[in-house]
Amino acid sequence: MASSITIPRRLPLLLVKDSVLLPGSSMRIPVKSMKNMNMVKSRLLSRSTLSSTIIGVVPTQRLDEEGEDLSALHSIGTAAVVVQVTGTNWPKPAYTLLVTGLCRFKLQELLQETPFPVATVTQLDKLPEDIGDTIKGDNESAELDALAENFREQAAKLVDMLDISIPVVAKLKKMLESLPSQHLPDICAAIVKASYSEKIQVLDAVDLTERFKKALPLLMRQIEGLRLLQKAKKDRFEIVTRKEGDTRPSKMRRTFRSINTELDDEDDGEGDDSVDLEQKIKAANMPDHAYKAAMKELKRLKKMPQQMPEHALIRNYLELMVELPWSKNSKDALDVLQARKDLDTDHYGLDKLKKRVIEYLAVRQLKNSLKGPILCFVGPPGVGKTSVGKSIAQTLGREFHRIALGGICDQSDIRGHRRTYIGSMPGRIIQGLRLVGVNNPVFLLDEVDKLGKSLHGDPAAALLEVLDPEQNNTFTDHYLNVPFDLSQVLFIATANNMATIPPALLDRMEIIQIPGYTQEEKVTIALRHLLPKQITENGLTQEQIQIPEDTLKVIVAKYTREAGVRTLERRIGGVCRAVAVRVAEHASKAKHEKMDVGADKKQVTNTNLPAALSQDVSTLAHPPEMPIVIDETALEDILGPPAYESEVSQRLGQPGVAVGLAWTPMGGEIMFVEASQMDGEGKVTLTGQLGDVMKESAELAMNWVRSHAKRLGIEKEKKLLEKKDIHIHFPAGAVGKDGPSAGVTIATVLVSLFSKKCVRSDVAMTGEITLRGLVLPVGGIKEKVLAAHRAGIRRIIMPYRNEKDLLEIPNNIRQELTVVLAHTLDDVIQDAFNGEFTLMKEQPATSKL
Ligand SMILES: Nc1ncnc2c1ncn2[C@@H]1O[C@H](COP(=O)(O)OP(=O)(O)OP(=O)(O)O)[C@@H](O)[C@H]1O
Repeated sequence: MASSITIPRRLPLLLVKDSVLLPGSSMRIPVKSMKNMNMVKSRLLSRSTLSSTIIGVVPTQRLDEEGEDLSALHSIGTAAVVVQVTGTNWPKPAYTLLVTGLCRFKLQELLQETPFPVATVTQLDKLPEDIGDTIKGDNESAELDALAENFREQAAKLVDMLDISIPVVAKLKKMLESLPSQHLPDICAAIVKASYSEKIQVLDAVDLTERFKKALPLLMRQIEGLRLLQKAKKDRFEIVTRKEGDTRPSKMRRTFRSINTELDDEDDGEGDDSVDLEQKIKAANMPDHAYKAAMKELKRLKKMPQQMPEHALIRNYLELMVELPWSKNSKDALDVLQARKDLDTDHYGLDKLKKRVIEYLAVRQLKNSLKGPILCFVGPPGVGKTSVGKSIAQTLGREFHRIALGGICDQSDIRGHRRTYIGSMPGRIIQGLRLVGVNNPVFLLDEVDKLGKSLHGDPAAALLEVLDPEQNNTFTDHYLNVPFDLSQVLFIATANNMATIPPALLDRMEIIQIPGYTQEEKVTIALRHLLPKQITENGLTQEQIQIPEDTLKVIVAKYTREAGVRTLERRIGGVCRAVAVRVAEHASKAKHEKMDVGADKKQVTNTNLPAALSQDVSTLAHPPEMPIVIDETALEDILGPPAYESEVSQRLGQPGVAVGLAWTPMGGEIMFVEASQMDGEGKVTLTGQLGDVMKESAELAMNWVRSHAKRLGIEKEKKLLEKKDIHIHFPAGAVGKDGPSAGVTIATVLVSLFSKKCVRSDVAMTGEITLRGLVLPVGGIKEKVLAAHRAGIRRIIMPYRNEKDLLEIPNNIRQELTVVLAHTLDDVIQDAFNGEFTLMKEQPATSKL
């Protein structure tokens, strides 16, 4: 059959299971299988040309999830135009296509099967636009004429039996009147109730006479069925009407729906889906309030046509409801003894933290509940806060889920969006619960100190309810809109800086500080945990690489300067990777040599090996049993020259420089404070991004030095002070600094500058000062002392009232340090300059720890 308008020769195929699209009719097809999904994504969503919307809809009786099985494809399909694609991308892509059949085609050859099938096809009948000039030709036969006439009469009869007040019926009536006869059988077969095989027969009937013959009985059967049903309904309807008064239109509408669901093609497939959902809701074991809410939504879903955007929203909502672990939990394996063992095996050191965690778990074990304060681990990066959280989950036998809060500045991230918003989703807590699938996981709220705030509300406020054990059993996510009990969830929070945790949140948590590791602790952690982990991660074995403790010490001292162990782990990883290259190279070399044996007796040379590990080359050439040992030279070859050398004594060898100790969220740090003077008008310039408090400390120090110039023996300089500009600089100029604890250091630097005396080369200091020269206590002593020790400083001047903080410092470090406890600036100056200022009144209290 030739036609002037044709469909493309090659069509992408959409496979539909157990239903048949007939030309001229429309149908909604949910896209479920992988191949159909691929077709939608690459043909329909990414292109917008008209031809890309023409697809081949082919019935099949077998369609698995992947849509892999193409053997059951029917040989005749329907070319169709995709009128609409509806759907959502969240939580997983789900689309529904509204397609309208154009004409039949015969499958000729499958050109490709993946990612979606494409076939060459032969068009079997004409497109609707082409019908006008062929209608006469088709009606030539008298038999066909009579058949068509009869069919049209019957179709009109069917429509007359339906309630014309229903828009779809009115539309159908109009359509039947104007429809060319050729299309009647297809359209009528599409709207009447018929089985898959009956519809397939109509599809297969390429000859028009044959098609009328196949479709007519279906039409007659529908009319007869409808007549009987209407009679039965009418009887009942009369009784009901007598009882309730006239409710005819709505009753009729429902009658019509129940009789001929096929007329309303929105219901296609929907019925099954909602039954499925209903079963899932019943099986989800929800509490009453949630069950009621879910059933209410399901009812709305059933009444709603699929093309409404709200349909997808309600579906997603219900899918979330059924997937939430309302009453599913994992069995707790709370055993304090075992927990202690597990924590010790996973992490070295961290005694204070482990002790508190064990106490916490012990109370939970005795009380058999997890209500209690939320633990919050505060410490610099890389000290194991997150990984301790994971260990706790493991030892409890619970699921672990990490919620990164860094940068969140919208409260809907925690509590979800109301469902009225387009693209609304539940908050991270509910999403996390859906993911873990149990209602008693361990949730690690990472970086609570980095929560932001914006116009969209304060996420910290939303977290308050989550973290309050008294309230969180009725936590209501805006999206979910029914309370969910979070009381079984074990929340652990982590933060780098306590100062930026919102106060209300801080109040609900118990803070456990992790100050950072000493050099020795780092070496042990490296030996026991990081090295074995990196060896395995890089595909090596203990027989192939050996990093002795001395080398680890060098890595710790010269290649890292951090409170945690993350950089240390990276450095060890770097060494392991370099060795992995050697081992892999050797393996392939050995393979090639084996192949070349006899052919070319080349000597194994090391010319193509980098200088790195060159002394190991002999070992590498024959390394089967010999591990590659990394010593300091090999280390330098791999990691390059040391990143940190002790520069303290070098930089302190001139007047106007002193070492201060600072606390940062990354741990303690040493800070070289420098001052210089030049001709001017007595102006003081401060650089290095200082905060207001620090600027005030500098002013205080300056004034103290001025007022004590005589006692310090720098009164000659006093005059100079008025004619000189002073510049004080704090290095790491790009990093903002604030706080009062640099007071003593600034005063010392100024005294050194004016007296032209050098500060002792082995001392670092911290302490706030008052105008009268008293030294006040400061925070972060442990971190500061550890940082000074890391930098090789063995003498520390600190406020007298901070003496108690020294108890937190590990014994071995205390023994290596001399700590000078200062009451006043006099004490500081006395010690910093090794007693060179004789006018001091009191002697400082010095303790050798
Ligand atoms: N005491 C320890 N014993 C063994 N391994 C440790 C120890 N401390 C840290 N680690 C290891 O260091 C790495 C970094 O730790 P983790 O990610 O838990 O740091 P964090 O404190 O959470 O850092 P951040 O604040 O940046 O999130 C992990 O591989 C962890 O196993």
